[in-house]
Amino acid sequence: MSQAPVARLQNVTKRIGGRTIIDRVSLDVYPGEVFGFLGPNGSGKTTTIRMMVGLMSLTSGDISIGGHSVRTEYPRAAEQVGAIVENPEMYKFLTGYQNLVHFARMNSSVTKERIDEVVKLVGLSGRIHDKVKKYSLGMRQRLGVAQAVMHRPKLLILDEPTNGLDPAGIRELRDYLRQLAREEGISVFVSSHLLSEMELMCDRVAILQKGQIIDIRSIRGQAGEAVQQTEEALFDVDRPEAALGALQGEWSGYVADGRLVLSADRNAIAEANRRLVEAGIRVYGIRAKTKSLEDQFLEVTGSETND
Ligand SMILES: Nc1ncnc2c1ncn2[C@@H]1O[C@H](COP(=O)(O)OP(=O)(O)OP(=O)(O)O)[C@@H](O)[C@H]1O
Repeated sequence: MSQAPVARLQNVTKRIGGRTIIDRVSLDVYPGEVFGFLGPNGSGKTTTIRMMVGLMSLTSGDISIGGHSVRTEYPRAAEQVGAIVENPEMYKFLTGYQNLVHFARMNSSVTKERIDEVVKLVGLSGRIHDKVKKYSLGMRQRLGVAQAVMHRPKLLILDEPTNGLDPAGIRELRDYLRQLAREEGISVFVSSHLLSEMELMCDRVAILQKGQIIDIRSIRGQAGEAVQQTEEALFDVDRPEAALGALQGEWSGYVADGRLVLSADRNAIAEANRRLVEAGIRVYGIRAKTKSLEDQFLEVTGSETND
């Protein structure tokens, strides 16, 4: 991506009591993307987020937000961030709206019009005058996000926002985060230990294990479509052995249960199909077996947690 990153972590390291909790973590978050920070319990997600929002100092390395270092220009970096770390503090006996007005008093740039705008952005217009104690978890979450983006930050940081939400709630969260990205140009940095949730929400995901980034990958392409990570393709053909022979040398494959099995991504499947047809093989069907992010995650991390 050619745009300047909204957040840049460079060799971020945190040592506590002689133990390295975060070890040279580097990543960039770009404008408008939903970036997932995925790792098992105890891998260091919350510690990293605390450093990003200035709740904890760095041992070495640097974090810049909107081009400002949290080490040397903290107030300017902090202006660019909205965050929900731990549970959002809301007054349950007040309405959602009264809560927002209360928090807006702490920031002179937030007008009444802006409050109305953020309420609409998170889809709370119909219920904003209800007391918070009547809100579902998902609605409290929305109110927390509304509060966090009132001052128009460039980056919204959410620590485990999907905790307790059902799959429909997670999709809704994704939808309004996307809306925020589109309408306000906000980038979102979101942590989770659950892959299935990250797959629903994020454009890219960094995988953290024992304080180190072990992988960063795209889940969605630029147009928002899911990136296909095909592992294998099964070709139903009239002469599987001949088909394998026709592709020999360029694809790795084998014949099983009368079918030709190839290791291939989407483009390679299309190309292999063309070759087979050219070689006079009849292709009755092709089935692509995609590897889920979960399979990939377990491959790189194993299934154990870090604690
Ligand atoms: N202040 C501290 N002093 C000592 N160790 C700490 C401190 N804060 C965190 N740790 C340790 O650092 C590691 C990472 O903790 P952290 O809370 O960042 O992980 P996490 O990925 O957010 O996990 P979880 O999802 O369980 O919160 C853990 O082993 C934790 O025990």
